[in-house]
Amino acid sequence: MKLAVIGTGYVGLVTGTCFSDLGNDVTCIDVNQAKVEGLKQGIIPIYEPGLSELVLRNHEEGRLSFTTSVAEAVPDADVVYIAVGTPQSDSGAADLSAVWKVVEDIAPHLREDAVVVVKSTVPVGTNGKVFDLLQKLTGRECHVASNPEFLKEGSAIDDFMYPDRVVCGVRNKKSEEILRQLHAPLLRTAKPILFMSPESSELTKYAANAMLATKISFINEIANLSEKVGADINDVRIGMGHDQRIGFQFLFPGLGYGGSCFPKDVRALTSLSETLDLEPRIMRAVDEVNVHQRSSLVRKIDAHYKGDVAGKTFGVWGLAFKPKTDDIREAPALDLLQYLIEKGAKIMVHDPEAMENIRAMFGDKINKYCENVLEAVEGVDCLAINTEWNEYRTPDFKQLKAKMKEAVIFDGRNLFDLEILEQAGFTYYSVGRRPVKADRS
Ligand SMILES: NC(=O)c1ccc[n+]([C@@H]2O[C@H](COP(=O)([O-])OP(=O)(O)OC[C@H]3O[C@@H](n4cnc5c(N)ncnc54)[C@H](O)[C@@H]3O)[C@@H](O)[C@H]2O)c1
Ligand SMILES: O=c1ccn([C@@H]2O[C@H](COP(=O)(O)OP(=O)(O)O[C@H]3O[C@H](CO)[C@@H](O)[C@H](O)[C@H]3O)[C@@H](O)[C@H]2O)c(=O)[nH]1
Repeated sequence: MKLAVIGTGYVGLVTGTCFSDLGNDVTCIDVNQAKVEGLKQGIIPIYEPGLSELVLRNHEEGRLSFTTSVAEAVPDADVVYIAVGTPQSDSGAADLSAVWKVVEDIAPHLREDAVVVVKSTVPVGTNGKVFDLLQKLTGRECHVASNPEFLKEGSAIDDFMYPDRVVCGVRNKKSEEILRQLHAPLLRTAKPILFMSPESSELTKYAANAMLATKISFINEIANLSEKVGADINDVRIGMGHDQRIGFQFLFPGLGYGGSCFPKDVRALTSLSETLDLEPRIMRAVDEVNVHQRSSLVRKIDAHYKGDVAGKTFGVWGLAFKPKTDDIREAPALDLLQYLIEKGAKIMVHDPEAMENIRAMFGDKINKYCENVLEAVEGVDCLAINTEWNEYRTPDFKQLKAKMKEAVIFDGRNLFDLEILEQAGFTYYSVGRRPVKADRS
């Protein structure tokens, strides 16, 4: 099939690339000229494991191309995917301005039998509005479907290629057939493609994210309780997870959920419910717990230093909102860096992929951007950990202690064993577990 995929961000680029890898002829379109020029030359604008190789191969083999011009790609397309951003607006609702812009741009170029598929995460009812707007602009009933995306950054290619399920919201057989055909190669392992109304499909996406966010806020609340009552959240988590009705996934306590999806999607769902005169009590609580949790590392640092961190040097490991991505949108590290900068601390940071994004935001307010992990702890008063990259998990604690001025670690991801840190002579604060206090600190 011929596909036009509009928006070449984390979702659009992965979607376009994976569909091209499955043998389709795909053109990816973006308004960002620099991004498109880069992609044409094989420069991938984001870090996502496996993506670069896949883009280059499919581009070289002629199945994947890039343009800024809707007029170039849409007239030939059997399917037009909309994968532009839908960020949070000031009111908390999703900002759909990019979606409306795309609909206006594509309307004059759409083939009569083309199927327009909304992949962006959009509030319930948006698909119907896209259908109405296209009808107004083209003077005919267009094929408009919903096909929300469930990929996670850091494992986006695998999530796309081996989905747990594909959800499609359709209003006619034509859209159903096209989407079934397009996804057939992804569903050979008997994973389902589910057809439903566009409204149900749109709500499925928000409900799934909200459920996952709820699990995270729940475990963070229990973690905070664990700290107060002398329990260990790791034991509690494992004890709970063995109950098959509960399971282990998305029950890791930490610094609250970040990224470009959960925070905005929980708020968009809250906002949608409020506009319909409902009381989204669970969603409000999930958000409130998360906002509180995001400052948990800062509160521990503040308590340890009694509010006085001015002039102290902090090593910071992990800046991305999660491992295996360069994405810093809503990353808990941003809150920590902001606090340290305001308080006049010195900061040395390390992240395998996200340092350039942090440099663009903080510049020389950060004292040193370190190329390797140990450089970031040279002579520091303490180490703070925001992201659970694998390379942080098994340091040589003797070497670490020798490099640090003071052996103090604030760990937002529970990377280390309490007994090992105790024996190594560290003061160690983690999440939902007892603090370890070294004798001399
Ligand atoms: N990032 C994820 O992990 C993820 C996963 C599932 C769903 N989603 C949803 O998918 C959508 C896209 O998310 P993302 O993370 O890829 O966003 P992104 O910000 O990384 O990318 C959006 C892209 O759209 C482009 N764009 C904006 N307006 C345009 C226009 N009028 N024409 C052409 N291009 C335009 C931007 O230049 C940008 O490159 C959002 O609705 C998001 O909620 C994201
Ligand atoms: O047990 C856990 C799992 C995750 N997180 C945090 O939750 C956030 C989101 O993580 P994750 O879900 O792995 O990454 P995303 O790329 O944001 O993916 C989510 O958001 C996407 C956008 O809608 C959806 O497509 C995915 O299904 C959904 O998992 C991150 O800050 C994680 O640190 C935890 O704190 N504890």
